[in-house]
Amino acid sequence: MTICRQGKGKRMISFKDVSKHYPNGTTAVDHLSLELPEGGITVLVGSSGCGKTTTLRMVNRMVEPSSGTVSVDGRDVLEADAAELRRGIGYVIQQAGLFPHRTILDNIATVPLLLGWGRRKARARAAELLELVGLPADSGKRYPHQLSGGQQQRVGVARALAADPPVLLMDEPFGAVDPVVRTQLQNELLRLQGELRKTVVFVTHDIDEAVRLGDRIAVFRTGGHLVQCAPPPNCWPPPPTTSWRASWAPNAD
Ligand SMILES: Nc1ncnc2c1ncn2[C@@H]1O[C@H](COP(=O)(O)OP(=O)(O)OP(=O)(O)O)[C@@H](O)[C@H]1O
Repeated sequence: MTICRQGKGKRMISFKDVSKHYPNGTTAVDHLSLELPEGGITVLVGSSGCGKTTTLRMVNRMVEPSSGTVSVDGRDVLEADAAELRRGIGYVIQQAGLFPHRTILDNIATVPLLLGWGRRKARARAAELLELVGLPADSGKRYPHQLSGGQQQRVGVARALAADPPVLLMDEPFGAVDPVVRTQLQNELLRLQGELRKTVVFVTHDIDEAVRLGDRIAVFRTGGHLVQCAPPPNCWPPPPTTSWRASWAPNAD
């Protein structure tokens, strides 16, 4: 079992000997112990089906562990009220997952409205977020289909940040856009993170994206095994022979 403790800060998210077995017999995550400090970007990387999404979703209890303990800010997620837990956790997915019949401003305001902020305050916050993620103010009146894929992803990030959650979960958020837009979105995320210092867990298949964004990189392999968790190498892009790049390779299983 690989145990990972990185960084000196407070442990915002902790996995203690966590396994997830699905009813069909699949072991998606196997005895995972991983501690993620506050205010950093941890990237979960690995080939398809190695348990990254399952790991991510155990943080906000969209998936419950079969054994072991997942804690956020020192509290076992299974003991928390699920709705309350999720209020403190932003969630961004591939293709943004925006509500098609709501304007961009209303999409971003979703969580503040659920929290009972009132329409005026929620919309003011949404307008602020629109600017923060680099979208023009007039895009707030449009509908998702009237924006490009990259713009929709920015809206997805803005929506996840709207209630100022300390934790942000990002599941392949830039996987569906072209490489140029992807680079722009990565830059935006790094800029935002410089300002906001959220605790970010970011899932990707793309090792170069992991190196670019991660303060630490957790490499998984099939069967939900954590192979390694470490800061990225100083050089970027890394030479193809670096050990963790080799351990990510699908044929390393
Ligand atoms: N609800 C489910 N029921 C049964 N098996 C599941 C379920 N969800 C995921 N799995 C299986 O668990 C394993 C891990 O899946 P998971 O989605 O966590 O992997 P992943 O690394 O995020 O994959 P990808 O990169 O392709 O999204 C896979 O074998 C998958 O088929």
